Amino acid sequence: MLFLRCQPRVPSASAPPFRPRVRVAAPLGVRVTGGRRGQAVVAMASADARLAGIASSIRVIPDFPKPGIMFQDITTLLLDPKAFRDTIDLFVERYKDQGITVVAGVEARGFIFGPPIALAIGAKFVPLRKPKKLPGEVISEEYSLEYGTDKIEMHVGAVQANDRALVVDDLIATGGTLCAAVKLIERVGAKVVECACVIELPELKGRDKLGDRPVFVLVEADA
Ligand SMILES: O=P(O)(O)OC[C@H]1O[C@H](OP(=O)(O)OP(=O)(O)O)[C@H](O)[C@@H]1O
Ligand SMILES: Nc1ncnc2[nH]cnc12
Repeated sequence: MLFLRCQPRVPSASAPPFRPRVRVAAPLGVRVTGGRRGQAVVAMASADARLAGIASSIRVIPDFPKPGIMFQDITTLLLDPKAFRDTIDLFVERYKDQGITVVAGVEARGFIFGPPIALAIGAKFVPLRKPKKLPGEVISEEYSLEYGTDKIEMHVGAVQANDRALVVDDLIATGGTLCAAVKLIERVGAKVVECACVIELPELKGRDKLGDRPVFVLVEADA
């Protein structure tokens, strides 16, 4: 079998020296094992050529926002119009025929990827915001993070019981944020069809928190 081993390039001249360790996730649930730690290992037959460009456009900043965190910086992906478009297109291709009526984006970085997906698939967009930002009546969920605790809120009435939801964020780490987002949507009786992220940190086992709700990611990175 052929394998693609992806050693991403440094995305911009202004990037600080670091060893980027973002790799392409095996798409559509096909995961191929056997690679050395930190290397991309994806069966060529199942890999979309766009994923390598997306992976290499993400900058990794060590020790941000605190020592020990390898911060996955998607702002460099946004500087690369092809990588940004490919990211949106891959999600749209997956979700356009799934009867999704609402895309819920998690503040802040879910607000970047969620709205273009919602527009392209003809769904409404609902922002899930940090506390005290939404002016109307809200429901809230608390959660813990890789580096702290937080809370997200959703406007009452924004999601209806008969909605089919896609939850979008840039990254799943411990899964606390996505889990809180899913709980908000399920509390009003709607169905969460899937959670979609650009990046997963598999070592942090965020999927475990989400039980049997499916999570779709484009690339994986070391925590
Ligand atoms: O899986 P988890 O451990 O919950 O972590 C993932 C969350 O952490 C980051 O957001 P952050 O809380 O840093 O907020 P920000 O997007 O406003 O910077 C990221 O954008 C996800 O929302
Ligand atoms: N390592 C990480 N990089 C970027 N965002 C994050 N959110 C939680 N962990 C993160």
